[in-house]
Amino acid sequence: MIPTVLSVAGSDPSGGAGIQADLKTFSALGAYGAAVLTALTAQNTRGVTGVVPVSGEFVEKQLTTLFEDLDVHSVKTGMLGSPEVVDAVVKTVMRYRIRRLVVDPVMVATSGDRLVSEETAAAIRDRLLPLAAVITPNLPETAALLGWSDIQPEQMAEAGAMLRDLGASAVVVKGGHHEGPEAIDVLVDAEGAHELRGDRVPTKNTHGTGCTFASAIAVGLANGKPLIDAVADAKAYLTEALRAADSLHVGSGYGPVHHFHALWTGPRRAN
Ligand SMILES: Nc1ncnc2c1ncn2[C@@H]1O[C@H](COP(=O)(O)OP(=O)(O)O)[C@@H](O)[C@H]1O
Ligand SMILES: Cc1ncc(COP(=O)(O)OP(=O)(O)O)c(N)n1
Repeated sequence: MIPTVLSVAGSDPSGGAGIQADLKTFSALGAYGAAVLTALTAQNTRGVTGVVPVSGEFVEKQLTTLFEDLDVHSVKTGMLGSPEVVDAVVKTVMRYRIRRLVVDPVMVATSGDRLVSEETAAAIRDRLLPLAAVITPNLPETAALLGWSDIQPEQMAEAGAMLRDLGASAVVVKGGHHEGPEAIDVLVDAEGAHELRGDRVPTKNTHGTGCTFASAIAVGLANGKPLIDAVADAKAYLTEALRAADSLHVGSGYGPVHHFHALWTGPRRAN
């Protein structure tokens, strides 16, 4: 059966992150993608120049209308534009008893531009994280959620366990912002910490890696995979999308990954 996966996220008109990246990922991995928009951004591969949030009331209307009709097999959240939008998502998750919920606690873009306010980040931490099957913070998001100044590689498991204590069933602390020949993420679940290692691809085209990773995990969960397999498969998919990223020529900043790399027959970057 083809599963239906819902993204609740913001729009990135450059097509590399946000709703656009999520729908590409769902499609590339064989799921049917549905989308509820929480915010419009004006952004390109160089930065974000504006954000217009959708009202909490209208996000709730989109969600309710959708859930009254579609069978949704997993949900991924990305940029949530205001505390009211977070509350609309929380209400829906509880009302429709959504279990396969992947929360990417988006705060800042690769360009360094802030995407959500401190109040929104606090609402995500306090009200949405406890409902998640898994949350996928990057290093700055992990530090912000814990009130730490930064996260060293040897602190990732401890940080993940502390985030899990906030109520999420599992946490993937993503190590994309560290350096070294490998990109190492740490999954912390009820059994403990698991290191997930992959080649670090030498490209500056990393726009949307977080959105793509969380969306691929949501597809894995919708297909009934155990979380650890969904995360490992998402990482493998993303690594290939990064390897093919330089074959796209989109913008002059941090370009997007190649979501449809499996359909691409050109030369591959050697690592
Ligand atoms: N250059 C890279 N090569 C391989 N994997 C990467 C690279 N950059 C990031 N990743 C992986 O992409 C995923 C997203 O990581 P990260 O960049 O930390 O998140 P975000 O995009 O939210 O800042 C993680 O699985 C991370 O290990
Ligand atoms: C609309 C929108 N949502 C999320 C992001 C951030 O994307 P993410 O994949 O977490 O990180 P980078 O692309 O910034 O690496 C975004 N830019 N826009």
